[in-house]
Amino acid sequence: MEDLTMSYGGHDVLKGINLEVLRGQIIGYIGPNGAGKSTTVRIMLGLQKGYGGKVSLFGEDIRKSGVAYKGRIGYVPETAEVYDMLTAREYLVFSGGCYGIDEKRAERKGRLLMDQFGLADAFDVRLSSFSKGMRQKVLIISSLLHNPDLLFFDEPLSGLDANSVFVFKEILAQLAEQGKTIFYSSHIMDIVEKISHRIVLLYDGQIAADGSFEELKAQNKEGTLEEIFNQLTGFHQHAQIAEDFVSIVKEV
Ligand SMILES: Nc1ncnc2c1ncn2[C@@H]1O[C@H](COP(=O)(O)OP(=O)(O)OP(=O)(O)O)[C@@H](O)[C@H]1O
Repeated sequence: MEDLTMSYGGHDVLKGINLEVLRGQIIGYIGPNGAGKSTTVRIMLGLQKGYGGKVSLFGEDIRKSGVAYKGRIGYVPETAEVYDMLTAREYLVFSGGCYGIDEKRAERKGRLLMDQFGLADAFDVRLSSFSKGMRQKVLIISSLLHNPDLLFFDEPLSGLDANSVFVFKEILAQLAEQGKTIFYSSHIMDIVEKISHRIVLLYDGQIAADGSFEELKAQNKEGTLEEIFNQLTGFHQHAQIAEDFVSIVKEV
């Protein structure tokens, strides 16, 4: 990204983002609510027009590269609409088809991946009866069916149980080892701290920090990523806010 800017109705959301990302990195992409994380991701996915500056993916300016580059991207959005009336099999065949995977292959791969997540029995069950975590697993599988090179995960662990989180963290590490680049957006700081090779903190439309956890720790002299986040975003009022909040709750 070179000097990336974006405004919504005169409100400057991105104020000049410069970021170069190499293959095989897990980028913990963090920032307060409204900092512009989803906006930058939507721009990279080609879903958001009207931005300034330049975004190049796989070495090409996305304004000039047509739509083919999207076939190399996998995406798990924070909130996804799934077609509830479809079974997992039908949904995965459909989403695989969007990436040019033929039905048999999408079905086979989908079934094998569902099995790895302990969902073999639910393959022919409608998504409407899936729990939150089961849906999330289907979304993760759907983002990976076409073996993409670049992945955007927005709160991907939402609803996953502790064992599944364990498995997924290992999957991320192995995907990165194979040279895939992963943008991992989350507000769960201890996971970002553990899995990221590099942490990029977006604050007030700009990059406020960029480095490995060890580098950020050395620069900020704080122990955890949560504390570094609080410090870099100038937030120290948590105890006072909690006290005020609870005292209002007590009022009848
Ligand atoms: N379509 C839109 N129209 C107007 N304003 C928008 C639009 N999309 C985003 N914004 C504004 O842009 C800012 C950045 O939003 P964005 O969703 O990128 O933040 P975020 O960092 O992903 O936040 P969160 O952590 O809450 O998901 C917010 O102030 C938001 O209100």
